[in-house]
Amino acid sequence: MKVTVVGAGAVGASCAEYIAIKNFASEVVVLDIKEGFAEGKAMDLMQTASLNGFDTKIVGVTDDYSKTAGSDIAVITSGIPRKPGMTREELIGINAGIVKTVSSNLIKHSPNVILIVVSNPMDTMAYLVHKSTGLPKNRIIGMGGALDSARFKYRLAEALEAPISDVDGMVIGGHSDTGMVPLTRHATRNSVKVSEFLSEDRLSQVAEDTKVGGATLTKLLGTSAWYAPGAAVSSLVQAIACDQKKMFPCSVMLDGEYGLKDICIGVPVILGRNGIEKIVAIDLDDAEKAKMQESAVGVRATNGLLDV
Ligand SMILES: NC(=O)c1ccc[n+]([C@@H]2O[C@H](COP(=O)([O-])OP(=O)(O)OC[C@H]3O[C@@H](n4cnc5c(N)ncnc54)[C@H](O)[C@@H]3O)[C@@H](O)[C@H]2O)c1
Ligand SMILES: O=C(O)C[C@H](O)C(=O)O
Repeated sequence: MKVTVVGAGAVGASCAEYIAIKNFASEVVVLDIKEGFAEGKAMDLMQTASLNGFDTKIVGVTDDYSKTAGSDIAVITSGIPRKPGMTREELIGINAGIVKTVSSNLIKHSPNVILIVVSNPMDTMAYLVHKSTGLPKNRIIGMGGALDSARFKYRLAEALEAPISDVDGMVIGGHSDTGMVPLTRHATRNSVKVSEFLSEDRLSQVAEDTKVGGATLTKLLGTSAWYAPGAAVSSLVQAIACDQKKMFPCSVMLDGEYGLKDICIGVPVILGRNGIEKIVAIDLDDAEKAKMQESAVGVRATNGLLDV
């Protein structure tokens, strides 16, 4: 199993590290445009192999796509991150061109690759990859919901004063400060609805803290987060590589599901060796449906800025 990670920055390196530590891939190629940067990150990571006990070979390259040839899965993290006070949508001007070029280069050398899009604004970048490459929709996956759901579980556990392993929950909708839809009504602690333990106000606070999870970290760090994003991407890569048939919310092209068409937005999917193996329909109430539609309006507005 060969995996390419484009972008050796904070998220790309974290993602390569988690993939290697989980030890399911034979090779991870890390590619960056900055001379020597990916080579340096790969060498540093390889020097953790004997300490962390993995056999995955990590190779760094400067803009040489021939080294990515035959990749089964490729992750696109290339592009600029936001700074405090910015929205993800403000990154579109620079990141759209980068994501378009990178995806085309990847496909030239790995025609059967499954692409995982991470660069922001992620739902719109996934949409751009669909429009510019024409790859079948099972092979283009936007990563956002897996991270947002991990943050939701963190906030739920905090509110419940419970271990995170007791908690389950999911965030669907757009990966934006206002567009996320944390499914508080469906969240559970050991199969018991969290509304049995938390007041409506506390649950609303959990949902709001989840939605601004990325902005909160950006304010603290001066740039956006990388550990949880890298871990979330590595979980999607593992689900595909190991044909796990696991369910994650991912940004995928919809064709009528959830009442939406011609848009990439976060919905639950089953991930396996073919990429997106199924879009899962869940029973949303009227309020949840309305939030999902509102979220789609926001994603469409950003898509409208693309030149496709
Ligand atoms: N979807 C998500 O959940 C999520 C989570 C975290 C970050 N992100 C996004 O991921 C992106 C990367 O974030 P980061 O913190 O790693 O940024 P970073 O600046 O640390 O790394 C980005 C890397 O991309 C490289 N790059 C730029 N243009 C390139 C090109 N054409 N080809 C190859 N490499 C190129 C840069 O040299 C840099 O090393 C940002 O857009 C950020 O907003 C998304
Ligand atoms: O917040 C960001 O800009 C980066 C990423 O989308 C995140 O949620 O951490």
